[in-house]
Amino acid sequence: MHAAPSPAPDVPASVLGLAPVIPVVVIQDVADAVPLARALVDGGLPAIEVTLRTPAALDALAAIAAEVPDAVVGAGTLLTPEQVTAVCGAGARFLVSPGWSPRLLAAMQDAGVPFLPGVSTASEVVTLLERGVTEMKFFPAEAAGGTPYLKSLAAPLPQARFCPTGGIGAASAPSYLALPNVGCVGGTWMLPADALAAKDWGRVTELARGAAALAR
Ligand SMILES: O=C(O)C(=O)C[C@H](O)[C@H](O)COP(=O)(O)O
Repeated sequence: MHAAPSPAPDVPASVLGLAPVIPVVVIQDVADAVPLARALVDGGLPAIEVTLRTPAALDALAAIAAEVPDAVVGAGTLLTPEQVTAVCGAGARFLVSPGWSPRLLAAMQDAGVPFLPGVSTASEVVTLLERGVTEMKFFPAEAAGGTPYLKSLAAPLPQARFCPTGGIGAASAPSYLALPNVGCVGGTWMLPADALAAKDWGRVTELARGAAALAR
């Protein structure tokens, strides 16, 4: 009898278990990727979502994967199966999308790393549960109904668990994290535009530390 193949040690079992707060980063200059990721890790936020919103994103992801071993780097803003293949090649250890389609979901399910398809309605949650997916991104969290909406979903759909993202800040994050169906929250509040423009990595670390301290 053959032993079952064990998963690679660096593949996380779930995105929601990585950290209470996932910084969502938009990297314009690939040279910023490694110092930015180190600043977040130093502040206690090791799970980092690099959005595919800039031409530098794929190289930034690869640089973090190669040079910041304490980071768990994932890819966000995924819209196509081709992007899923590209980010996995660059070293992404988790996948996030703002919304989902059957085609995109199939690619994420085949990728061999955990993933969070984006949802904002009860019907999408039911459809994903039907397909065996229980962890999702709730996006855009504040605009789609915030904590009252997630509380309402928890009663009929307790098996679904979420990473709410979109419009969340240090003040609102704790009320999301207190919900039973929330595993972590995503956001950009620890990465203010002026700090990034000034490459003020010390400030990023300080804000990340504050975000990490919001954990239950
Ligand atoms: O890029 C994506 O795939 C997205 O889904 C959007 C991001 O999650 C939000 O832009 C988060 O940004 P804040 O609202 O500033 O927290």
